[in-house]
Amino acid sequence: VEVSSIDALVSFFENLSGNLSLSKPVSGWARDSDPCEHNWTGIVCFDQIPSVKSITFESFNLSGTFKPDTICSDTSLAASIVVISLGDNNLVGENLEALAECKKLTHFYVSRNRFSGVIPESLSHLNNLKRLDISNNAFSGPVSSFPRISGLIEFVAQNNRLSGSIPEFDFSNLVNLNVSNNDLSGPIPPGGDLFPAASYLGNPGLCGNPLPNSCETQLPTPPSAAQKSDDRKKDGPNAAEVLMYSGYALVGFGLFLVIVIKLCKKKRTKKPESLVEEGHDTRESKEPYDASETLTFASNEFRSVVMSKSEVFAGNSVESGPVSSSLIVLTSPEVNGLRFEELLKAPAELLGRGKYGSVYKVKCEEHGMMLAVKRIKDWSLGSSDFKSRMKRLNHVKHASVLPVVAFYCSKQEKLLVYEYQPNGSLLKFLHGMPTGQTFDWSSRLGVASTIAEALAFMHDELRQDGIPHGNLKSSNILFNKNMEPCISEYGLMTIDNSDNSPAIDIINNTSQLNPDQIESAFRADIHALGVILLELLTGKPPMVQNNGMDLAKWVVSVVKEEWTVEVFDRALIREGASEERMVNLLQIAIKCVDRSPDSRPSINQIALMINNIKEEDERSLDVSESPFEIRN
Ligand SMILES: Nc1ncnc2c1ncn2[C@@H]1O[C@H](COP(=O)(O)OP(=O)(O)OP(=O)(O)O)[C@@H](O)[C@H]1O
Repeated sequence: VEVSSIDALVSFFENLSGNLSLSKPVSGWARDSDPCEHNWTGIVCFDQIPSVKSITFESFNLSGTFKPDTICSDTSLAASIVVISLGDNNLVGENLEALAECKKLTHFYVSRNRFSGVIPESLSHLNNLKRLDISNNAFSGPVSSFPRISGLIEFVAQNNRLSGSIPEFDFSNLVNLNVSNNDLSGPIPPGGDLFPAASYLGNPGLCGNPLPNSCETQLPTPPSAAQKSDDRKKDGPNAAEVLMYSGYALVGFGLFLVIVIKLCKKKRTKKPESLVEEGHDTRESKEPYDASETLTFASNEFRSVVMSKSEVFAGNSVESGPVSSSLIVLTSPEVNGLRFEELLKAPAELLGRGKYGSVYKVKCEEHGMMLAVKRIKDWSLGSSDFKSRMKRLNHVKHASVLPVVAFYCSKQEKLLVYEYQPNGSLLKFLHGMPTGQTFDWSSRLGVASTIAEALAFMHDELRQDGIPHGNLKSSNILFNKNMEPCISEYGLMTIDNSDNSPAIDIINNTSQLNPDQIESAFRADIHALGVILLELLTGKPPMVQNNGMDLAKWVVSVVKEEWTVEVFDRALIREGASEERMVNLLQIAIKCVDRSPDSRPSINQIALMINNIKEEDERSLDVSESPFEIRN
């Protein structure tokens, strides 16, 4: 990087940092070092050329002044910087119009700072700008001419003091718009109703679709107050008022419904939770109940009901046949001899409810073990099919696939017992990390490679039996006590219809499936793996994004040139993860989520490709395989 650019960057940071102490350590940012060679904190450079691509300081407690002229008047920085991301600090801005010189800028994020004043008109000359987030500041004045920027896809400006009307954005191009809680007024321009009311709420002067207040009540020159009340007395409410009041009535009714539903739910949760179906729980529903989620299962009556109606097995082998009062204990020597009564008596805590049942954390004092018990509802697989599936799964072991250690099966109940995994799921890791902690690239790549390898093994072993995972997703990837990822619930659930293929209920219909259907069930696992890879790369949850697409559809819709700035998790960019390898992994993920199941690669090809990327990454970093790292 040129000396003049280094000088410019250092002055920029001096202005930015202010007097308060920073909340995170910062290295580099000295005139005798190079931002690209010496990995300055917050700087990411291009892979091929030594020039600065992005400057990111989020939540650093920066309390100085953002002066874009210091960097944007340097020609080489102005020609290279694409991302400036300074959210969640205490910054004020000065000479913001100079930002227009950073012509390559695609992302500008300064939310949650103390910026004030009018947004300079010159910023609308940033022709490459894609995403702008100036929310939670004190910007005032008009929204400027941002709509002129044809490629703008995100305009997030809520919680400021912006006034005037909303300009005519090309709404069909926007993926995200939020101007709520400002002082904007007038009608929402045509096409603005593509966004929900929440994007506009909190601007008393705004009217029109999707807000409940129609513009007819506001647009005509308002008559004097006296005249208005006279008119009203004479004519009763006009059409616009009727519309407005019915809008209010609807909103009121909706709120009423929500409250009623919540109250009902509350009542229901006050009923005791238990691992047995309602009809078989012999406890009186009037019984007082501790509303905490810690539950003690079952009275003697309950046990006798379940026991009398069920087949209960014991021993290390399913073949050993029924023995009273124990579960079928399959694998773990630690839980050998675990008895059903023990499970029922142990205190349990609800971990969560999924689509197919609830999972409880159960503490078995006698065995000194923490277990996770999944109670499955609506599973119509007959007992003998269920047992033979368990038996088959019990013979296929992989270190990264969590085994069922015991199970219980009656007509009414199916319980699956796992060892409790103390470190949560990948879903939680990716989408529920406390701010400031990052899940670094090599760990993500490690997770991808471990899961792909384990899935390849399971598919190979269980293809003949027609047993795919069936419900692979990030909440079913759990971290064990060594922070190693493992696949949970292999082969137990119905196939999730995530790739829009005709729903196949593997569990209920295995025997009736033809080979093509079985093959497409395995291909659905590949789709699911692709979604997990996308979650790892984007840091985004798999559900519908705010543009109405799910994660896979959204990523596929982004053109390759935009991957770096649009798709990849900003934490990875910030960390300086290799763009080339992220692109390679993304290409694999995109193949996995191909709409046509036949075009998806085989699991063995995928495992190999991911492993190659991982090896390359390890070579380049010269880091020996470390299990996992969370950095503050
Ligand atoms: N063995 C385990 N150890 C620790 N936590 C677990 C274990 N098994 C499941 N969980 C956690 O319990 C919660 C509920 O799990 P569950 O499988 O019911 O939900 P889900 O995966 O969202 O839905 P489903 O699998 O029914 O589609 C999840 O947060 C999951 O990560």
